[in-house]
Amino acid sequence: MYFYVVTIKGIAMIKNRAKILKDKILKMNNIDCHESLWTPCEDILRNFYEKNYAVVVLNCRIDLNVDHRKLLNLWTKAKLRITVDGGTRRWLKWLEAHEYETNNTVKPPDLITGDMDSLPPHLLSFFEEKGSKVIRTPDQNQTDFTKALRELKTHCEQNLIEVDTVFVLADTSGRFDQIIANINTLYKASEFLGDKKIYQIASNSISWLLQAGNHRISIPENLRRDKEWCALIPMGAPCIVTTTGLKWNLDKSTLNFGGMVSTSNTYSGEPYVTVSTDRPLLWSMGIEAIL
Ligand SMILES: Cc1ncc(C[n+]2csc(CCOP(=O)(O)OP(=O)(O)O)c2C)c(N)n1
Ligand SMILES: O=c1ccn([C@@H]2O[C@H](COP(=O)(O)O)[C@@H](O)[C@H]2O)c(=O)[nH]1
Repeated sequence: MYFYVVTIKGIAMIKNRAKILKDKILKMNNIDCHESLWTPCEDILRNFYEKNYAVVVLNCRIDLNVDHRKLLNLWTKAKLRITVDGGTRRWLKWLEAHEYETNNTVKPPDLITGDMDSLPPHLLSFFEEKGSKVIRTPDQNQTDFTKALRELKTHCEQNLIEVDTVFVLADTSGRFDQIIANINTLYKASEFLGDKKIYQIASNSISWLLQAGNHRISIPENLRRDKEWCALIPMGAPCIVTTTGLKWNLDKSTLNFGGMVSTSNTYSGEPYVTVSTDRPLLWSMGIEAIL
């Protein structure tokens, strides 16, 4: 036990030293240390190899416009795989549609969470027999997605799994209440997931929440043209926003519903978009050209 505690302390110290060194190097190169860097398109293009990430499958259409091997790779390389209630059946159907064997070849979900009102019991037993851990989350004051992210945190802590990014398969078609609730989950999750990056991947777009502060979003070359779309959506409250790298930049401008919401924006051709915001702000971008 003593050895275990000392080891954990040692790892924390090394991490802290590495962070101080990284901040020093960034400062020397005139890069803002307090800027969050977002590179999800590179993650997709590099087949998700370089990240400590979890994948979460919600109960919506899995209709990603991507080579099915890439999506399977996202699943296989994850440090943690979670299917949420009816998302379990969606995942199974997707595997069957692409002729993947659930017997030996494809890993089962590590966790199946939810109130289990949309998952037939025989499918739950099917995966339980393959080793999936079932966590029932009956609370009807939070969505199954929010509860799944809480379980993700607990599971990672209990099993010493390092995850800094969460890719969520969350299509933006179908039930409007769920589309909005899923965005609300992004707002809530920062309370308990801290600075883990949570990306919602839909069939042809990717969206995430920019917290108050400064952000740098990497734009791959084949998206840097003005027929691609991106958006800054002040879902929670009005935001005062400054940007660079967009065709329609903002300069301490207020975005709010009933006023200006930056949709159908596009890029100016630079490799990064920078965003400064005083409040959490949803960023969304089309990714069809890189899939
Ligand atoms: C003010 C208020 N409105 C609505 C609800 C109902 N409600 C909110 S989250 C939730 C659970 C939703 O479960 P989930 O599996 O995420 O979605 P489902 O597909 O079952 O609708 C429920 C019932 C509530 N508890 N409080
Ligand atoms: O139309 C939908 C339905 C559901 N979701 C998301 O999936 C989870 C689980 O849903 P269940 O219906 O309980 O299986 C839910 O919390 C939503 O996040 C969705 O996005 N769209």
